[in-house]
Amino acid sequence: MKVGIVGATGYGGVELYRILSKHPHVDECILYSSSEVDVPYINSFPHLNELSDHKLKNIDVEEMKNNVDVLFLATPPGVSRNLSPQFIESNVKIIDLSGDLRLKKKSEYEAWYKRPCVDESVLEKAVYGLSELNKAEIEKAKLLANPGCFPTATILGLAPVVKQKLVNEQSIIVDAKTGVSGAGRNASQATHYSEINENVKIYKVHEHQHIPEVEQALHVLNNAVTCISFHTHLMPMTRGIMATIYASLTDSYSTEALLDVYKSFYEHSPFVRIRNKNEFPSTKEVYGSNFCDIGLKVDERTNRVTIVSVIDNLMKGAAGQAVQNFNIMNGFEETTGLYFAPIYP
Ligand SMILES: NC(=O)C1=CN([C@@H]2O[C@H](COP(=O)(O)OP(=O)(O)OC[C@H]3O[C@@H](n4cnc5c(N)ncnc54)[C@H](OP(=O)(O)O)[C@@H]3O)[C@@H](O)[C@H]2O)C=CC1
Ligand SMILES: CC(=O)N[C@@H](CCC(=O)OP(=O)(O)O)C(=O)O
Repeated sequence: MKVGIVGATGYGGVELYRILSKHPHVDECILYSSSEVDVPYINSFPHLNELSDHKLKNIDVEEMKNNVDVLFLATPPGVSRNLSPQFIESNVKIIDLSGDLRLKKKSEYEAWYKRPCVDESVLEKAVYGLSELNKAEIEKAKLLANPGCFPTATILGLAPVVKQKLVNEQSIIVDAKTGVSGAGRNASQATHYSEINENVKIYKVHEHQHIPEVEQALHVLNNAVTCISFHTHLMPMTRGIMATIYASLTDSYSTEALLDVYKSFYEHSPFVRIRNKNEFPSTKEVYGSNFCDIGLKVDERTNRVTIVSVIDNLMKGAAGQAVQNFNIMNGFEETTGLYFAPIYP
């Protein structure tokens, strides 16, 4: 199978390359750039020296239609809006890592992303690719919207209790933290070393573009979920997301009972690992891997549950889940090329 990566010079793109260049069902990776055509890929990433002799190619839709079977878009918002519709009538399957195709309502995308949305006819064709929750649709998808990093950690952390109505749907609060690579490779004042080092910052308060994505997915699981409180913090670390989630229980459930619910909900999900009682995952325990690790504990004094869900933002939060979806879309075992241990320490 031949795959193309648009945005190969970015963080999501190079993570896709790391996995796909060793994937047993991928014969060739073709790497595209909007700014560095005919330039060796190792100029962008010297750590790939000897591991890549690729040159970056121009983004040419007709050439892509003839040469790739699956095209990954690891590009900023707005790029997929222009590119994806051009492939709808072709045989090329698209996996979009950006937020352009995730929201079902055009008006919501425009309100939260503050940019024009793709046509509604294209949104209708896009399948939301949270691999663990939507496998049957993903198997048939031709146009796939890969979930955002915070939504992946949050939705996986909440799905069992939301679906089974074990928490009050109006009581959900998400307190999430991310590493700086979530902001991509380009530097900005917000991600400058001296702004981030020995610092913790809250950002996009009540305005984060992932809020409607989480609400949309939870609403599919349980239509009583409407609005959640969701906050994001930038941490002095390179990779990782931790979503600490709080919600009121609808009855008095024990920690053991809820852990059993999670273990059975994710019984057939090889990348979701549920911790035992009194064990909570840290971001380092999933670093560089496609795992989502979840721990939880009931607070009997308040009858609320605290759920902790961690992922690597570039893996399960982006490239890893994109490859998991690639596997599902093409009938491969979903762990193919992805089932390796996190890097530790
Ligand atoms: N970083 C993360 O943890 C996550 C990122 N995402 C999403 O994935 C996408 C990629 O993110 P990330 O890799 O971090 O971002 P980066 O900024 O690191 O990389 C984006 C790449 O897109 C390419 N690009 C820029 N403008 C255009 C254009 N007009 N047309 C085609 N290509 C373009 C650039 O490459 P070149 O100049 O060579 O074309 C660049 O290398 C984004 O939409 C992001 O929101 C989703 C989940 C997590
Ligand atoms: C640290 C940081 O800035 N992270 C980004 C991650 C979002 C992202 O990757 O964008 P989409 O998922 O919407 O495509 C943010 O919080 O906006």
